[in-house]
Amino acid sequence: MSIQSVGIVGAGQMGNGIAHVFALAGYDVLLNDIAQESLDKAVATVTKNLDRQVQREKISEAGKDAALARIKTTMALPELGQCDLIIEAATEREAVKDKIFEALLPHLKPTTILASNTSSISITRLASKTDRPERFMGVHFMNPVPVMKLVELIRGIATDDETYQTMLGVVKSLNKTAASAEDFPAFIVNRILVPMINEAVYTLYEGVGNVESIDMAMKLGANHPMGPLELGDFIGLDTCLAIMHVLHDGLADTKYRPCPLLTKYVEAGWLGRKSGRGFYDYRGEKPVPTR
Ligand SMILES: CC(=O)CC(=O)SCCNC(=O)CCNC(=O)[C@H](O)C(C)(C)COP(=O)(O)OP(=O)(O)OC[C@H]1O[C@@H](n2cnc3c(N)ncnc32)[C@H](O)[C@@H]1OP(=O)(O)O
Ligand SMILES: NC(=O)C1=CN([C@@H]2O[C@H](COP(=O)(O)OP(=O)(O)OC[C@H]3O[C@@H](n4cnc5c(N)ncnc54)[C@H](OP(=O)(O)O)[C@@H]3O)[C@@H](O)[C@H]2O)C=CC1
Repeated sequence: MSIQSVGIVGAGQMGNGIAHVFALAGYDVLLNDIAQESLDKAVATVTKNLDRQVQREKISEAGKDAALARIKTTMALPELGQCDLIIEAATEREAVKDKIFEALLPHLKPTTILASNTSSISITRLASKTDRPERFMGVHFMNPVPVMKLVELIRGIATDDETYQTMLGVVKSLNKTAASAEDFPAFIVNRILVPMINEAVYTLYEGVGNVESIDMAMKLGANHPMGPLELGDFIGLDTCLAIMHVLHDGLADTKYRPCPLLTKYVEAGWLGRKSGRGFYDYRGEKPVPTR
């Protein structure tokens, strides 16, 4: 099936990055959010990141302008109904995602493919509540989307081959590489990565190291581009905690128990970079550890 128009629900860190790469690859993008402020912020972020690509001579000024012209925004979810593909990239809460799909269903073309950018939630379960489980998939981009090469593709139990092949083609058209993952909690990347971040929080909680020493240890000792606590802040601590809950509930193994300190940070609203404070405080000139 040919895809030309893409609707994206949720204009946060992931939604803006997904809009960016689709627009740059020539797709028409319609970006939706519940807050006009989030839509405006997303367009400003895409503009800034496209400018950065122009400065580094990755794209031309004309390419940037054409990409920006392809991105439209709307707070009216039904307007996405005419898109060939809809990617849900809203907050990592199953009830939020269910409501979005429920509201979209009456407005969709019969051929529209539904996808979720969820980091961890069962694709089979999300799909089962729609009218098209065969045309529903997990399409999991990595953060920051314009930079990261990988997209995980997750088939639910009912996803048909045509949908999977279409999405493989879409990923290729974005100049990214697909990894297929089976539909089990948190798939491949987050099954491995987020327990590591959670373990780093335990390392902090138990006083084995402080924020700086833990991050420095993993950057210089394991060649990670970011320390695990810095990466948790970058992903969003609410998202990390939600993923740990999905792993803990879905695999029923205590090795996935979320660290109480991670829970405390989320309860405080210290969600990382996006809220201005997490394991680091980002409100000043440079990040300052909060422990
Ligand atoms: C939670 C989930 O469900 C799944 C996930 O996504 S898990 C998170 C996965 N992501 C990671 O692990 C990211 C780890 N961090 C990194 O790889 C790096 O720190 C980073 C790429 C984010 C930044 O790299 P850096 O070297 O510190 O910064 P910087 O030199 O500014 O950027 C490197 C390149 O990325 C580009 N870049 C960085 N952020 C960008 C953005 N948001 N948009 C566009 N380009 C961007 C820069 O322009 C630069 O490009 P060039 O190589 O052409 O010069
Ligand atoms: N952060 C990451 O590194 C990665 C995240 N993901 C996944 O991508 C998804 C989005 O994450 P991320 O972008 O980080 O989260 P953010 O918190 O940055 O963005 C979520 C956005 O969704 C909006 N939203 C909430 N409810 C609705 C709704 N009903 N309709 C439309 N928009 C809504 C939020 O609005 P408001 O702020 O007003 O609530 C917010 O703008 C999650 O499923 C996450 O697990 C996947 C890969 C990596």
